[in-house]
Amino acid sequence: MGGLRLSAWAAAPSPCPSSATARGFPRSPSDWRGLRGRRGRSRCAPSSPPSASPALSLGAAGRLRVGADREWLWDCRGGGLGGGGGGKKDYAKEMEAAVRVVQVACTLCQRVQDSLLLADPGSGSGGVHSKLDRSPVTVAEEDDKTLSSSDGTALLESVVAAVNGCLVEAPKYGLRSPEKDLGPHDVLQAIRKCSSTGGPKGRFWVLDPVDGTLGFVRGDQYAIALALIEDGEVVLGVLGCPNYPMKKEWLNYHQRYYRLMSKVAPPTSGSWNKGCVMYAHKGCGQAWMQPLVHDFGMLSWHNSREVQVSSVSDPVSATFCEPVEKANSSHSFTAGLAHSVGLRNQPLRVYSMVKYAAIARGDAEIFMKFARAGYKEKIWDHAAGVVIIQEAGGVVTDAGGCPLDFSRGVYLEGLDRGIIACSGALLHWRILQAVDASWNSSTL
Ligand SMILES: Nc1ncnc2c1ncn2[C@@H]1O[C@H](COP(=O)(O)OS(=O)(=O)O)[C@@H](OP(=O)(O)O)[C@H]1O
Ligand SMILES: [Mg+2]
Repeated sequence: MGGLRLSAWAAAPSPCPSSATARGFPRSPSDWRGLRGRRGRSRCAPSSPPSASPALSLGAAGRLRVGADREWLWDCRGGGLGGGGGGKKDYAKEMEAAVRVVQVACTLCQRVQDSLLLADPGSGSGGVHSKLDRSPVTVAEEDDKTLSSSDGTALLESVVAAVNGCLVEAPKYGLRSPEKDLGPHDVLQAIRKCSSTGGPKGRFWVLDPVDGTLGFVRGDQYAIALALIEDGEVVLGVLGCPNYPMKKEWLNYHQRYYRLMSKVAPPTSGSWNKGCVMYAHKGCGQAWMQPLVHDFGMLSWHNSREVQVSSVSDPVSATFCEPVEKANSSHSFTAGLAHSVGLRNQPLRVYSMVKYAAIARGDAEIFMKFARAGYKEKIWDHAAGVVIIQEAGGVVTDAGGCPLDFSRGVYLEGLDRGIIACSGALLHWRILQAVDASWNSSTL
């Protein structure tokens, strides 16, 4: 569902060099040879295929440092441990806060999801309200209009209780709890602060509190996506994927089966059983993942490990992800593309930005989304995922090969046809070619 945007604060220029460009991937339109595509589109994609070599990681550029005075420092200044910063910004504070906060949000959402399923175990959609656009809205992401209406009093009370229930456990995540419980007014005020409308200048956080709402209400996959945008560029992304299993094969099992299994053998503290938080900072050349903090655990940076995109470049062995709902992306068009490119595996259909996480973690190679004409993609549905895939070694563009433009408000304005994220440049190039070859005969 819709993303709440946290209020803007002072603008700061983005200082780090583009690691994606260093790998030979396009980062800005000027990195590409400008070409004119069919139907007069501006093209960003190169006309000849890139080399088949797997995506490179910038290796030593980013580090996790464990110190006595401070448990964790995100150091991504190109010089390794504590190496010359040269005035470059490392986003250590922002990253640390964002990961901790997303961990708390994951706990809150998991509790709400559990209670939704308990309330209506059959359909997995108890406690769900519907909005005019017929998309589901849940207690986990109510807006302030609904909550402050006279009909919303009981709902507001349950939201406040859920929020306080998590905040009291803040120390578990390395955060301070408020001195006293928040009241309804405090919660509404916090929601109302989310008033930024984005744009090309300044600095703001963009949040999708529950991405993949359908998956959420069905007890399946969903994500909590938080990104920091500076002067129109995504500089930091954190993706919480509370139901994302550590083994990719498990994604194919229905979530209910997984829930049953978890009851038989509950995950142990710090285990890599289910649920993870991924994060990356632009220009770092590395992306990271840590397990979800479960009820009995504590957040520990020692559990973080680096993730990288898959090195598979042969379409025969590659897997592509796409939305579950046909209404959100044309399954028939992607099936045609898959056939023409030589993809043989069944598509991985999974709700939410977990698709981005799957590419970043090397569980799949391609993500394609082709929404129906007229649908405008929103920045909060992509920002965090894009930076994480890029820093894990992948490439994300629209179907014309241009980078997604996060500088034009809440929508990805100017998006050419669809979104293509790939683990490597060669697969990406092949998909772009296939889109061009079949677009005019498609019904999209
Ligand atoms: N009609 C239509 N076309 C294209 N895209 C749409 C459409 N409707 C919604 N959305 C947006 O898609 C987000 C869900 O995308 P997913 O990739 O998770 O799709 S799916 O649920 O797996 O089918 C979903 O995000 P959430 O609302 O956060 O779930 C929407 O922002
Ligand atoms: Mg969303």
